[in-house]
Amino acid sequence: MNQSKEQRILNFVLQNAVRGDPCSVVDAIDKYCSQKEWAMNVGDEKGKILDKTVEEANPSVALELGTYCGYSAVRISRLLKAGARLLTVEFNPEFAAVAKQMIEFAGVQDKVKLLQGPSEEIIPQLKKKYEVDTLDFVFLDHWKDRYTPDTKLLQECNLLRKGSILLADNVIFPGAPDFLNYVRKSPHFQCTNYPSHLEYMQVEDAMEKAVFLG
Ligand SMILES: C[C@H](C[C@H]1O[C@@H](n2cnc3c(N)ncnc32)[C@H](O)[C@@H]1O)NC(=O)c1cc(-c2ccc(F)cc2)cc(O)c1O
Ligand SMILES: [Mg+2]
Repeated sequence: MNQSKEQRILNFVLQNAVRGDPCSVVDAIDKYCSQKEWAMNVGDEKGKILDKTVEEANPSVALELGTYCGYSAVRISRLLKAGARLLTVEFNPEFAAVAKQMIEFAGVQDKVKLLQGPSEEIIPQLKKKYEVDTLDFVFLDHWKDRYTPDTKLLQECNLLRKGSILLADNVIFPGAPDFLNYVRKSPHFQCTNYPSHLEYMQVEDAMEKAVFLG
């Protein structure tokens, strides 16, 4: 049975990155996906916006929706302070299996908990099953039409606190128009747009930061 693209990306990392070095894993994925096969990682240009937002949030507890191969899970967790943790949610079992190996190779498995399943099922479990009080940072990078319902779900589950930072990928391409509409119109969010480009392409994209005001 021939390999999937995600398995080819993982193999390239295993052969070209340094075990236990998250930066080398991020660089290897970017090298493969810009030179060999495009893939839907957030990439280095938008990754720099992600880095700055994570540093601003300096989260104790972070959530990622849409792990894919683990590129942004490794990118985020490399910036976390001692004792901080990232919960990342992926519902495709093949992608989750690749991400698990990517996270372990990068040496960030003690900071990252990969939860396999759909976000709409997992979010309501975060408090009781995963001992979360509130989330300091949320990276939305899953199905673009789930951004709005899941943001509402995070609010309903009392998982956001005054100052919680949401960052959404792809608000221009593939696009998340209803999410932009929702957070920009809501009195509970202070929004900032960061124009950028689609990973590994010259297509316009952007990220949206939405700070919860309580
Ligand atoms: C949605 C994917 C990312 C992952 O999210 C998981 N997922 C989904 N829904 C859920 C859930 N409800 N719960 C948990 N996980 C969940 C999935 O299985 C993928 O692994 N991301 C994208 O589709 C994506 C697509 C593009 C893109 C750009 C130009 C094109 F021509 C084509 C595609 C760019 C990007 O930057 C993306 O991020
Ligand atoms: Mg994305």
